[in-house]
Amino acid sequence: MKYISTRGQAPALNFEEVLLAGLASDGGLYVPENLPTFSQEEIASWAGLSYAELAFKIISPFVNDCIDDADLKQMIDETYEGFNHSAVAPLKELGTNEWVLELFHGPTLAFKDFALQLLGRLMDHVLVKRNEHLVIMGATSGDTGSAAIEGCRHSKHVDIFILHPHNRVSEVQRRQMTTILDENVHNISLEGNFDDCQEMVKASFADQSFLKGMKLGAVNSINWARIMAQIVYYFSASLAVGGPHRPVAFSVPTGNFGDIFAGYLAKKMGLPITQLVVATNHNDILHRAISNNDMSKSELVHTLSPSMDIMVSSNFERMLFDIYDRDGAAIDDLMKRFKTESVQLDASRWDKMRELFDSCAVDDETTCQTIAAVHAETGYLLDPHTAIGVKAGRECNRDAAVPMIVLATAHPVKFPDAVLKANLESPDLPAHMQGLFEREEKLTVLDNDISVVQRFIAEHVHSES
Ligand SMILES: Cc1ncc(COP(=O)(O)O)c(C=O)c1O
Ligand SMILES: N[C@@H](CCOP(=O)(O)O)C(=O)O
Repeated sequence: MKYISTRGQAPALNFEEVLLAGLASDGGLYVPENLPTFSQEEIASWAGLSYAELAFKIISPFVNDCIDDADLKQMIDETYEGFNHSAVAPLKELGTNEWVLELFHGPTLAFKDFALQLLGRLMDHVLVKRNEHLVIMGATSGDTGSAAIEGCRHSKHVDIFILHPHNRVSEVQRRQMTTILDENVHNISLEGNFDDCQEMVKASFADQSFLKGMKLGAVNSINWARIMAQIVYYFSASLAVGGPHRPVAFSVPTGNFGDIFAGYLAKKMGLPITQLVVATNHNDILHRAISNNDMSKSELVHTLSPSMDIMVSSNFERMLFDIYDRDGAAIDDLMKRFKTESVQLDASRWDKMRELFDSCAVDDETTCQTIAAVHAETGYLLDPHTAIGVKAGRECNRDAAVPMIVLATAHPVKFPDAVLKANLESPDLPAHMQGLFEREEKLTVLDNDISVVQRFIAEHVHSES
């Protein structure tokens, strides 16, 4: 399997190279040159497989020219054995034909664990084989950071530097990152917002000279392997409600557009999906782009769903690449203009986008109302991101005969502020997180200045293999 860049200039790479490269050298994102597709019969034959068995079926075509089946199987098995629910991604019925897909049973209680527990293992496997060391730089609005740290902390072959926006992640999220004291784990609290963190990471890929010859790697969803692993749960959810013979719809709380892009790929790979709903918070550029062809940045606002406080969504570029018939030059031009100005898609491209996605923006007040209403109706406690998905799923002209599956992207215990504002009690931390608020923290607050951050990284890389 070859991977090509959305900007058309970087060399095509194989899976192993893409895994370590992160962002393409032309600033683009890697995507598979050709997607594997599965027939309805083949998908139907997977009913009854365990989550790990299903993951192997879906992931192996993407990696099998680089990673042995037996090694891949072992890494996948170990990954999902670490989840604390036997179904790994269980479905809960909220109402008639309305489901939540619980993606928070991994070690850090958010959907990021699905990919990052595997990514850590894949990276380690490849780095050991090559006897290489990687300096990982990641940006987080709260959840990627802890999941990436958890996935990489035991690797002797990586140093990991995670940038989060100062005072803009929840206390639980911050402590999940900063109480990990391993020597190769570094938390930077940046005096800026998530977009600043993400822009710094991308700029560091473009010029890696600050690392004096060491290689930079990515844990964000700019790394193709993240998207690949997230495709699996769309298949598992569909199979659990009678797919592929029964089509389904998904509502996806969206920020960096990685999760919903994985759903779009699942559909292209053969899964019958009738509707994909992009659910945003007040930071609604994706909703405006889809509903009104308005890709204009506005001020990034801190909300009760902080993980979705994102204005520049990395994976939208992967989507645009398809919408523009994989014309790398057109995407290069569009993305360069988007850096400094508002852009609009050509009318026919926008039509295509609207055929593929519905969208809805949900503000903080409605988020809390939804948490309270669903709790009153069903006794089920939503986290604020999932509440946005539920509300959007209900508002988006759905076909009531088609199951609407809302991705429950995080556990409510991570976001007590929103739960309390919905006049409900925050649940207790799970056993493995008991004592979180008393643990020692290690973090460094840095100015929103790339040279300051890069100097910090260069000074703190602790080892080379
Ligand atoms: C809890 C939660 N929900 C939703 C999202 C949005 O997902 P994506 O960035 O893949 O669109 C994130 C962050 O990525 C998140 O942490
Ligand atoms: N919401 C994310 C932001 C980063 O997204 P990613 O999927 O590209 O890693 C977070 O919680 O950090």
